Amino acid sequence: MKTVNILVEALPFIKEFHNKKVMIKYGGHAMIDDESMSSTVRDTVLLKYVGMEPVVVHGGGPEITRSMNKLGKEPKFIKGLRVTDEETMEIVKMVLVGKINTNIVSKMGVHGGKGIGISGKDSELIIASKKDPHKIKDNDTGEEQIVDLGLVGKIDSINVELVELLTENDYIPVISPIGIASNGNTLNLNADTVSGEIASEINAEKLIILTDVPGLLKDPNDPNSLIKQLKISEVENLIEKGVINGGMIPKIETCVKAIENGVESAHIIDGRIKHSLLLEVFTKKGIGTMITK
Ligand SMILES: Nc1ncnc2c1ncn2[C@@H]1O[C@H](COP(=O)(O)OP(=O)(O)O)[C@@H](O)[C@H]1O
Ligand SMILES: CC(=O)N[C@@H](CCC(=O)OP(=O)(O)O)C(=O)O
Repeated sequence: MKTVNILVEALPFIKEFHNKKVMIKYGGHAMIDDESMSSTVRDTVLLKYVGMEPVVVHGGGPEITRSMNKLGKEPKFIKGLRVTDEETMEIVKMVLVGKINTNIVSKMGVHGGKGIGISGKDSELIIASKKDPHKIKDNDTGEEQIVDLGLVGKIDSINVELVELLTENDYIPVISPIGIASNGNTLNLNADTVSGEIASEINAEKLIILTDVPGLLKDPNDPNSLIKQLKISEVENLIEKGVINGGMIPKIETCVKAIENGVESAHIIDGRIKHSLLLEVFTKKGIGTMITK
């Protein structure tokens, strides 16, 4: 009986999202092991089979950090973005494009989905330019300093046609967050930012960010302090008060921008929970933090 109820509860959502694009950002912190990745990929394939058009942007920050450590390099982040020198860029490419992307695509095949792995460099999917050195304020001392993140890019344009060509032909694009500069160089991009920009350009209905916390927390150290719903007008105050920190900054900024650009809702959910993606899409209650206009 319970199973039947679940199916009945899902029906309105299956109807509502039929033929709609859903952007799934699969964060590195949500990739806890091979089995959980397989489960998330299977759920993504399921979304496709019930009529949605999923597009995946994956991260892999923790795996990049592990590879850097193995090679004796010290990772450094400023406001959630990795300082990237040439050697780090090589590691980023190897881990994201060579390892994580191919792994997700293989699993899609196993579960009957037509996954196709591309990076921002394929057919100029993501044209980017180097982020200029900029001023930041130290939260503790209040002092301003100029930082140069190295080979980190800001997005200039997205080749929407390529993504649409793939989704229209029933492929599930799996996108690595690197960009191509006008001189052909590779730039490191934050995966949250990439997912939001692409979601806006393809007019996605939803942006779902899978990470390793229950959602946006009032107190980052207390998993029970989940903020279930948030309007974009409330975000600035939370950033000023220091509630939103580190890796959560690019996530929230991404959600706000995507909604301002027409994405209906953005969700930050715990990708470590089995089937969190399905719970978000197919249940009334949803899961995690929902951000809307
Ligand atoms: N208010 C907050 N609520 C939840 N998480 C927060 C908050 N502020 C900072 N964080 C941090 O953001 C992290 C998620 O971002 P990140 O590490 O970049 O994950 P991912 O690899 O999934 O992109 C959490 O693990 C948490 O440490
Ligand atoms: C510029 C920048 O910080 N790029 C990220 C790209 C990967 C990423 O964003 O991975 P998650 O989604 O797992 O955090 C990095 O080097 O870690």
